[in-house]
Amino acid sequence: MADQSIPEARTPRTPRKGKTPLNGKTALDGETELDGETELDDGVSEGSAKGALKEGVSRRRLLGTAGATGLVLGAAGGAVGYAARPAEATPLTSLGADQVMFHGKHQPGILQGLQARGHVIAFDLAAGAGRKEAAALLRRWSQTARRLMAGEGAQQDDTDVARDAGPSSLTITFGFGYGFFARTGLEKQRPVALDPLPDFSSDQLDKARSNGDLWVQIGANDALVAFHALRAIQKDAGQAAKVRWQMNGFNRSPGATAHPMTARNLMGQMDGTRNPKPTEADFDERIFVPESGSKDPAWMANGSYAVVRRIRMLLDDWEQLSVKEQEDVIGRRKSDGAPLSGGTETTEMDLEKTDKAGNLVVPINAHARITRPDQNGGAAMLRRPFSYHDGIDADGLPDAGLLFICWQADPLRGFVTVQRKLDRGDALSKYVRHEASGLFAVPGGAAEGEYVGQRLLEG
Ligand SMILES: C=CC1=C(C)c2cc3[nH]c(cc4nc(cc5[nH]c(cc1n2)c(C)c5CCC(=O)O)C(CCC(=O)O)=C4C)c(C)c3C=C
Ligand SMILES: [Fe+2]
Repeated sequence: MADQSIPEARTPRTPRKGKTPLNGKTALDGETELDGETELDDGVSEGSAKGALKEGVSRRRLLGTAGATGLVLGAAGGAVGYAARPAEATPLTSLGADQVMFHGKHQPGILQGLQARGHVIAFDLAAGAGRKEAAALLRRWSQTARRLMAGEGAQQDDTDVARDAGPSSLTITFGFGYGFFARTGLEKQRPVALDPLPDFSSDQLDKARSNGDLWVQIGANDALVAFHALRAIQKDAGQAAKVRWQMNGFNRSPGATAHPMTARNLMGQMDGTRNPKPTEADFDERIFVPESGSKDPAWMANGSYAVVRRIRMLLDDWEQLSVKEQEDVIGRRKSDGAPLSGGTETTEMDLEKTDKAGNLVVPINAHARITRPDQNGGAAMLRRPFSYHDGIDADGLPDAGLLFICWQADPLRGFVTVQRKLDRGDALSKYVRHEASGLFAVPGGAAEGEYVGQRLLEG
């Protein structure tokens, strides 16, 4: 099992939703501190099991049998009272209770485990909107993100879509695209790393669904909570920015399997096994812009660059392959993600191993072989994707695939290096099509009282 998550989520005592008056205010929106943020429970949540543990339901009972039957989950829910007594001020005991902090060194939505539901949306600044309007927008968006991530309603005109739900690990992440800087007169602050990605021979990109001045990534473990956030972010944009494109994605729901495990994509593979781990010594330098000593502008300290690719999977073709052929394309076993050279999912892949006939057991063009950092001058990225399914196209084929989102300190050293290699001969490329692309500078997290991007917009 490869653990993909960093437990930053915490569990508030009670859900706060809708238009209930605030007990206090915060510096960001001109009100004082919320009681919920200062009265958080001490423990760090590990997902839906945490609340149940607090109520006396054992982890073994919840996790050990959850995959086998919804009945047991229902019984657990009844036992802890959440489902049975929603009207009382009973603590949330499911994944709804998990909360990710808005303020921090890095923006939320990079280090957290995969969420069940995701939306990505790109905006272009409206004609006539410049730095002042952009600053006001980022201030509004940050305030909304902070409130919604705490399980509160939007400041104004809340839609009630997420009423009754807890924060559900909602994260909202903001980034700037190449065009933003000219529109706001901030060209001198544009990072070199934001220079447009090179063309790749396999690209079939739709320009209308690529790039954008501003980018927002929303993730949550509840579909209504995620949609609620998407609507609020869109409404906050007001006259300042108009939507350029928007995409929706999903992952397996936490608790759907008997124990936490690496997610599967729509090709059925375990995807994410070899992601860099925060415990690794070089993790930070690979994923985040350092506070000093890099060529990036100062406002990008503790930030990261997101590459977003809508990669369609040609599933009808893929599903024609035998499992053995599918495994040769990736270089890993489909059932458990173990390398074809043997062992378990986490065993190091032996690139030199041959079979009795002298053939490499991990084929020379296998995706997991050629994407390895040691085959690409150390290039690494943190992959944090969503699957997508946008219905059936006119030919009767599923319009489905991967909203591939990867994070790195330097996209030239990360994504571009690896994608160039894939372009030259990845066994997987016959079965995928890159249809849209974006590159965004995602600044570090906002400190208490700050909004995201303030150091750029007011620096
Ligand atoms: C340019 C970067 C990458 C693209 C684009 C990409 C697309 C893509 N990948 C899969 C499925 C798997 N990828 C796996 C590993 C893997 N992929 C990349 C990069 C890109 N993938 C990297 C850097 C790695 C890890 C390499 C390593 O460190 O060893 C795997 C194996 C399991 C795993 O480690 O995650 C699978 C499976 C799909 C389906 C896809 C496009 C749709
Ligand atoms: Fe990959």
